[in-house]
Amino acid sequence: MMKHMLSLYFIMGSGDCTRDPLTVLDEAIQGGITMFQFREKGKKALTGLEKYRLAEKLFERCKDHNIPFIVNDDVDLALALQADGVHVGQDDEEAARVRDRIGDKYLGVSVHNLAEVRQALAAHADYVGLGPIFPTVSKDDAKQACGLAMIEHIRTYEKHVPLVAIGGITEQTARQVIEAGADGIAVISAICRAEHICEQTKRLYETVMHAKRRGDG
Ligand SMILES: Cc1ncc(COP(=O)(O)OP(=O)(O)O)c(N)n1
Ligand SMILES: Cc1nc(C(=O)O)sc1CCOP(=O)(O)O
Ligand SMILES: [Mg+2]
Repeated sequence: MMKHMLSLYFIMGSGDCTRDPLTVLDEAIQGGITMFQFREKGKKALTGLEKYRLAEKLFERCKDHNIPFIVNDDVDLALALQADGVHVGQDDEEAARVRDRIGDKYLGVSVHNLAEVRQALAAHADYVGLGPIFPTVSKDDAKQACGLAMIEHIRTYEKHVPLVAIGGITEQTARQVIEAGADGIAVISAICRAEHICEQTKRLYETVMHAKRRGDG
């Protein structure tokens, strides 16, 4: 996997948006997101055909702009849409089984420690999502925040694993997250709750790219 794709990974479902999800995605794309995950969760989450139809529309937008489109949890939906990949957590369908089902599509796995990173790599994950780095308002069942030190710890022992950090990351903390060793940031609220989504996304993108360039030197 190209680590650049993880630079600014936008995650969203209808419940995260105060405006039309398609408009939100369009503005985020204009702002420079590098990857998108459709995560339709929560009390008012769409299901069945409604969920499929929304995913289909969001996927079209991503295709038009060459943004990889990843489906959260729902492997059947990813296969039905022929999406670019799937993201699963520790309590979802087992990563090795998902890999068998999706072939060479992207497989992302949520991790919280080094042991889980190694398990994910053994299951042939393309990248890991480590979090929550900071407390988050976007996931009811999130674990305790692990802090920047966990990124550094994992990077010390797994130098090459494509790693995106998630959980409570903002424009103010993005730089530290990259400096700690993440290849990118995955965010919901930093984009969905912004007043001006395109401008905010641009600032996040610039912050991440600036920190990455400094790290290359
Ligand atoms: C990039 C990324 N990292 C972590 C997660 C969290 O996945 P999971 O633990 O399965 O929780 P849900 O998102 O399914 O509630 C993620 N979605 N994306
Ligand atoms: C979807 C998700 N997964 C997490 C994990 O720790 O695995 S935290 C999280 C929510 C991220 O949203 P925000 O950017 O608003 O904090
Ligand atoms: Mg999950």
